[in-house]
Formats: sequence, C-alpha cells, structure tokens
Amino acid sequence: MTSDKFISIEGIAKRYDGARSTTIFENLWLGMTRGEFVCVIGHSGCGKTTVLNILAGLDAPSEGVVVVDGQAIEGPSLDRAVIFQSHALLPWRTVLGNVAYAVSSKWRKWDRAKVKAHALKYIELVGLAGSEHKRPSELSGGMKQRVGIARALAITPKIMLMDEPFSALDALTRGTLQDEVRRICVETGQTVFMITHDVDEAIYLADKIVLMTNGPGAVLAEIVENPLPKDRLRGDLHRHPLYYALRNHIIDFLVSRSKIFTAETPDHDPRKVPVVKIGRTEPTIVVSKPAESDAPQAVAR
Ligand SMILES: Nc1ncnc2c1ncn2[C@@H]1O[C@H](COP(=O)(O)OP(=O)(O)OP(=O)(O)O)[C@@H](O)[C@H]1O
Repeated sequence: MTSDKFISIEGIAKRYDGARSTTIFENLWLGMTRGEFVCVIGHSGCGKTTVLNILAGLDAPSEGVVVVDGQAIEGPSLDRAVIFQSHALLPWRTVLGNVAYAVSSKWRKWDRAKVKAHALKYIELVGLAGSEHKRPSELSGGMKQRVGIARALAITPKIMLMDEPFSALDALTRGTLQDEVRRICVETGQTVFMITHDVDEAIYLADKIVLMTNGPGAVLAEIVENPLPKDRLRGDLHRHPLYYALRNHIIDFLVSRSKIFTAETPDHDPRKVPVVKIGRTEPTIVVSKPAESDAPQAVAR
C-alpha cells in the first residue's frame, strides 16, 4: 500500500454460495486519497452497494481487505458514516435528538450541553436551524435526508459513504441538497465514496468517477478524472468545454462498453485500473501505477 492511499481496497471479492454459486466481483482494487470525492457508477446489480457495505463494515468480503487510514476494516465504526437512500431516523426522537444520539455515541464522555451545541452546529450547517424540535413525521423527505446528512457529518467521520442519497427526492430538493453536500465536503475536506445512477450528479459532485462493468464478475473498468474546476457551479457545468466529452464518455460506457468490457479487454489488470483524462480531443487513458511503482504510463486511445 502506498502512503497516499487513505482508503485502500485490496483485492476484495464477494461470492455467494448456493445451489449455483455466484461471484459478484473479485480481485477489486481501488485507492482513494484523503479529501477525495469518488462516485461509482454502474448498472443495477453489479455490486456497488456490496462494495459500499464492505467499506462500511456492514458486510465482509469473501477475499481481500479494505484498509482505511492504516487500519483494516473489521466491522462498523463511527469513523465511517453511511447515508442510504432512505434515511433511517429514530421516529420517536426529534431532529436534535437524532443527531445528538449519534454525537453522544461517538463522544461518550461529553456532557449534554456539549453534545447539544455540537449537534446544533451540524443541524444549522444543513439548513435545518429552527426545525431541531420536530420529529421525523413532521419533516419532508428532503428534510429527513438533511437530518441524515447532519447526523453523518456530526460524528466527523473519516469517510462518508453514500448510497444513492438523493434518488428518492424531487428534482428541486435533490439539486439543493447536492449543492449543500458539495459545499460542506469542499469546506471540510470530507472524504466521500458515493454510489449514484445519475451521470450529472457524479459530474457535479465527484473528483473521480469510477466506472463498474455489469455483473456477475464485475470489474472496475476505469477511473475517470473530472476535468471541471473545483469551484464549479451547477448552472455552469454544461458551459465547460470538456463537459460534453466527459458526459458522453460515461454514457457511452453505461450504454455499451459496460456490457462488453470484460470480453473486449482480456488484458485488463484489476490492480492497475486505467485512469481516464478527458481532453479536448479523444480521452487519454493513463495506466495507473501498480502499488509498488511510481511511474504512470501514458497510453493514447
Ligand atoms: N444474499 C445474497 N445472495 C445471493 N446474491 C445476492 C445476495 N445479496 C445480494 N446479491 C446479489 O449481489 C449482486 C450485487 O448486489 P448490489 O446490491 O451490491 O448491487 P448494486 O450494484 O448496488 O445494485 P443497485 O444499483 O440495483 O442497487 C446482485 O446481483 C444481487 O442479486
């Protein structure tokens, strides 16, 4: 493992044994640096949630290991916060109660006043100041998801894991929450691993977009570097000269290459997932460095 890898997924596999045993994926390798926002895109059933659950410590790989900040994952931890599509709030607790519960679970010695002040800071950060005494049944879907985000951020996790967190929301709320999450993550340098089916969401939020092929036997085909500036604005995305090249590259993968990638790329090395840099002409693929080498090799496509 090289030192710049804050998260290191090292050769994980997931198999289900039954009458017909299935390999969802195997020999999956991926590194992430601290503060990086990575989105994974792939068709339904390829194994994205399984990877996220392994990162969360909620599921165990059949083989391989995941190391976060130098420590192998062995189970759930308050170092890793998960936000799912449907917010799992405690219905009998208020907004403040839900966030404070997570805070006091992490810092057990904190007194009530300190827990409350800390929780309120994050409730405010997600735009819910004034609603802290409401119960989940009094909140809209978007507000509930904000509570989930506040609760996740309030425990200052080393990594935030998000599984299609905005997919159940209406377009307007989704856009607003994407803006909030992006602002907070940029401001706080939060490391994020997120699953989405929404190409534009990935382009807006992610530093890198990981393309996963169809399962069973799914592989990470490419890591696409987002060429858009860090201070990008949602409304300006389509004006960036590389936006359409980036979007087309991802859509082309989802529409056709995700199905034929494995057959057409027999020499694909899962330890050196190609890094794609979108340029004004054709995308350039850079074979990522192997764990032990520091010299990337550029290959024009
Ligand atoms: N307990 C199980 N036994 C057998 N197969 C399973 C089990 N749990 C999950 N799977 C299979 O593992 C595969 C990966 O599931 P996973 O939920 O990770 O996919 P996904 O890419 O996140 O899909 P989606 O985008 O639809 O959420 C699926 O084909 C699913 O049917």
